Amino acid sequence: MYLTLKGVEKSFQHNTNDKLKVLDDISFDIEKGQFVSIVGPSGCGKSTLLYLISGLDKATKGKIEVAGEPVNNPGPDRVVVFQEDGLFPWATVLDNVMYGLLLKKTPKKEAEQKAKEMLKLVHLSNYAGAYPHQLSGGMKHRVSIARALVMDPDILLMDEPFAALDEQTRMTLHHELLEIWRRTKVTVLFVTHNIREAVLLSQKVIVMGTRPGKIKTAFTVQTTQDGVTPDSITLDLEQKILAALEEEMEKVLREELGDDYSFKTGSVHRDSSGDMGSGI
Ligand SMILES: Nc1ncnc2c1ncn2[C@@H]1O[C@H](COP(=O)(O)OP(=O)(O)OP(=O)(O)O)[C@@H](O)[C@H]1O
Repeated sequence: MYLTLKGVEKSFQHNTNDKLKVLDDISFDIEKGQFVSIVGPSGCGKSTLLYLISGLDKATKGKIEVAGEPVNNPGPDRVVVFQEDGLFPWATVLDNVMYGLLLKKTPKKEAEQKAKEMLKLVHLSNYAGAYPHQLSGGMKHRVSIARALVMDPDILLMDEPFAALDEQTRMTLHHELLEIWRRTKVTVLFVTHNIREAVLLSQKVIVMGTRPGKIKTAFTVQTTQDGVTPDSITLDLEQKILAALEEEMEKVLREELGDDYSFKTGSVHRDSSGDMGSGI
């Protein structure tokens, strides 16, 4: 196994005496080159989990290992792509993509060449000299994906990267991300609220339960030999994931709405894009 989590727990100190346990006993394995999505109710600790794997924060208990080595710090082998594109508005697309390489003291010529290759991969070669404000939302996200990939990471950690985009742009980026994943063989851990997105992109979908976040269940996405998932399998899996999440969403609603709670089991619906639970 490539990425391994064993009994990971995370608590945050809220007040002097108050501790908030956000993640509890999280254990899973991901194979090298796998594309795995994580879905779960709002606040169950999905982003926190990505932070721990990236090394930007430390687990309170448990172990995180990449290729048998414990994760203690951030490293260029694990790069995070956030929902906000996070580009520097004052720098061109090319300079944005080169930035991490220059920080790593890569010679400028080499950094420029690598950045240009990445821009080609995300079909933005013609925009190398443009500034972020001259790009559409989808283009900015492609730049941020290029900026992550140029570091040649082994693991790409994506935290709801397409949540703020319109449906059409999101679909285009799904297609591009899958193409990039197939070409680069990078291991992807993808957090989303969108069940359909999770099923369409991933080989495995991990469902988390509400706070403190635990692994509730996991589903393998079956594909045919040519890598396509038939619609019948997709729909069936979406229903199963939704059913697994219903109970968790009910808990969140009960907690947050208190007396106003009027949830009826089975009444949770996805919107037309398969998005569910993001408002909770
Ligand atoms: N640095 C921090 N200090 C204190 N509490 C934190 C910190 N980071 C996260 N939390 C708390 O941990 C819980 C989980 O947050 P997290 O962002 O990981 O959830 P999430 O599942 O990604 O949520 P969403 O789906 O809404 O993005 C929240 O209650 C949040 O307030």
